[in-house]
Amino acid sequence: MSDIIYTKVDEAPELASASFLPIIQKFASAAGVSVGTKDISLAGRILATFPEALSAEQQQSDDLAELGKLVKTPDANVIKLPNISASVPQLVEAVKELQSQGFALPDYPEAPSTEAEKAIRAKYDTIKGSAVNPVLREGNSDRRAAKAVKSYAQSNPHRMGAWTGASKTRVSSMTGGDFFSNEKSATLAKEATAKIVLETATGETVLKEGISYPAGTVVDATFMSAAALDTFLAQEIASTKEEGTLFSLHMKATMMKVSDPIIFGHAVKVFLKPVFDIYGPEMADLGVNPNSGLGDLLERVKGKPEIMSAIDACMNKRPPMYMVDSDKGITNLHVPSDVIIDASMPALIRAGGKGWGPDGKESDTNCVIPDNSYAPIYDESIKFFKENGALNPATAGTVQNIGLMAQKAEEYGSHPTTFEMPAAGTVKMILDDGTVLHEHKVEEGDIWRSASTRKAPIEDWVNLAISRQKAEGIEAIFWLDADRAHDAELIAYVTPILEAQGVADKFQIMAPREATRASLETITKGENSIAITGNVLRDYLTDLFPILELATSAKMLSIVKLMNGGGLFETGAGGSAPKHVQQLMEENHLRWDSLGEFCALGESLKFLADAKGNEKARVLGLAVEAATQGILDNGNSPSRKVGEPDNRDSHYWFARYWADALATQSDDAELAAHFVPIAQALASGETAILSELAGAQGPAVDLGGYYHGNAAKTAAVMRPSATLNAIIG
Ligand SMILES: NC(=O)C1=CN([C@@H]2O[C@H](COP(=O)(O)OP(=O)(O)OC[C@H]3O[C@@H](n4cnc5c(N)ncnc54)[C@H](OP(=O)(O)O)[C@@H]3O)[C@@H](O)[C@H]2O)C=CC1
Ligand SMILES: O=C(O)CCC(=O)C(=O)O
Ligand SMILES: [Mg+2]
Repeated sequence: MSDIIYTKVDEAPELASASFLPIIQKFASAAGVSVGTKDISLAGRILATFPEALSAEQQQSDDLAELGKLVKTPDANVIKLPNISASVPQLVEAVKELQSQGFALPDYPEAPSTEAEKAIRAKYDTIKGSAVNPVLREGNSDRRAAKAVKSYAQSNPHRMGAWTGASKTRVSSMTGGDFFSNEKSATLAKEATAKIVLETATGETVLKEGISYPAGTVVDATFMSAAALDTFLAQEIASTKEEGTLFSLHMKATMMKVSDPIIFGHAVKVFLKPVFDIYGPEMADLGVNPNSGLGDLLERVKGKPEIMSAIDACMNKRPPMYMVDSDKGITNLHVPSDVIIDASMPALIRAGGKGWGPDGKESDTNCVIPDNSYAPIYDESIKFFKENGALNPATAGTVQNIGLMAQKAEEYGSHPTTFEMPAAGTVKMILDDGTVLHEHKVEEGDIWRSASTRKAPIEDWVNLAISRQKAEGIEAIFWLDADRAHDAELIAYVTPILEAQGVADKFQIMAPREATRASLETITKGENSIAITGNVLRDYLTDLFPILELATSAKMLSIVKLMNGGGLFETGAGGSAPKHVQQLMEENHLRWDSLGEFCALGESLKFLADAKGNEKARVLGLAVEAATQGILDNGNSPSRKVGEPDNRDSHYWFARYWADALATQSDDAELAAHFVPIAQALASGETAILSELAGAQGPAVDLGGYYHGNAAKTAAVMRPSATLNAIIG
């Protein structure tokens, strides 16, 4: 096993790795540190899942399973880049691409009927959605901007859209019948095994059994009423029209891979209700599944002029939709994975509450977030900025995050226990001693789910918060709502730990809405705050605050202290930036910023030094910090436009500053001597390297695939400087 594992992923970060990883490996080898890779890309995971369909040479090891084991050991030191959490349309596209490359994979069965098809579908379902992070995240998260990154953002403030009190932008959420209002929660006094059953007029169906929980687990159950959801969506479509704003739906169909695609499908059906009323059965025969989005629907009905004109007529009566790409006519409802709430809401808020309409113009927007559990944070942010104007990144303080995520905590681990109700009845969660832990009366189509949070992760999270607060000495708020069933159970854990450690006076506990306002007031004054949150708010806040403070969450440092002693270093908090790939393919410019990778690399090397007593790794790690500072001080981050320096230029500069720092440090003479000639070669090659990199930009490039690119073609595109390659080798 290598000392450090660097993950092979998808899209923009994977392209960046083609340029950056050879530099890391070259530099690390000088200190005897090996950096290996493990493939967690969507294509890699598909290939690893169907060995029986592939030839011996085509077969691929199950790297995710191996990593899943590694992160439970003290030896883990993993640098994790963002990977695709695939929606069904993305999964289908990736399978088609692999098939076209000669991999005889089975088609994704949209409507499996035979046992064989059901088995294939079950295998594909394991790959769907957020299937990587929950496996690797065997610890809680500490996400923040490194001090150098934050001060750079303050002295080089990014553009912010203006907010005025006249903005018609708002958040709309259900006022009842949602997950928030139906939630029940209990903490198990002893370990238990549970089953989930649905009792109907005709009998009992077991939805799931053999779910085992250790003592102290917080177990929640809740449901969203399909009827209430449809009524709410219809009302919001109508009021958006009246208000003259854009209709937008924000959810997390990737990470909430079972519940949210269903909610998304309801939005598609309600938006096109007149069409579904008449042509529903015919569209079903054509294989239309509203959960896959409008894009898939239009593709399937394009040969049916009658349906197409009914769709046009309906759309003309509807409010304009918030667009993903107005030039290409891609709406919010086209693909469930195009609009992902953690990134989409902050971008809209940063822009002054504006979204892009079908006319290619910016407009105020109704942000529909059906469930009311976490929507208040966006609602309150919008209210705050309407009252106070946009945040000023030059003077704003920062909000750090300590997130409870270990062992599939809370909603993000709820997929195996989420069900769309096949019939009306009563859902019961029954323990092995016969206790009915939770029960709900449901109607057909309601979305019922249970989530759980284990004791050890909760305690680890509270302790992580205590040590972070101690290190920073700043405001620290547990974002927990005493009036919400689940949060009340967590508070019952938090308060005694704080009291036992004598630090209760250093922490506040506030409901998300109040915590949002308090934190915005704090950073507006230029002060800092630590948000200590559950898993969903961890995800939301670590895009929201960075996007407002730093323009992007890519620059975040994301440390996961694994509960069994290892380290997982996630880069940034953002995603895999598909539109960056498109730009690279069209004009050979990659605007991906690797600052997240730089920060993670420094932490990983320092962790290696501490864990293994490897002092050379410490020297490398400290030099990484100097190099990162050099990138910021000298403005070497990538630009957005073709012809300007891009990701590859920033890697050259990073290598240069890294080599300089190593050549001039005095902690390790051997390393210094090794890097003197490398530093000299990088300096004397500057003109040639920069002109070779610049010369590559402009024309379209061929990567040999989107999901499963050709390694040699990608390397040729991402490493166009012969002078640099000769130094790096
Ligand atoms: N940890 C993980 O594995 C994560 C994975 N994802 C996955 O990523 C995919 C895309 O998600 P999406 O929500 O669109 O989010 P992205 O973060 O990929 O995209 C949002 C925008 O953020 C900006 N951005 C993000 N990262 C960088 C970077 N390193 N450098 C510069 N700009 C950056 C870009 O905006 P612009 O260019 O306009 O400035 C980008 O278009 C999905 O498949 C999703 O599931 C998402 C989040 C985390
Ligand atoms: O796993 C995913 O799909 C996304 C993860 C994410 O957005 C985050 O952790 O911030
Ligand atoms: Mg996120």
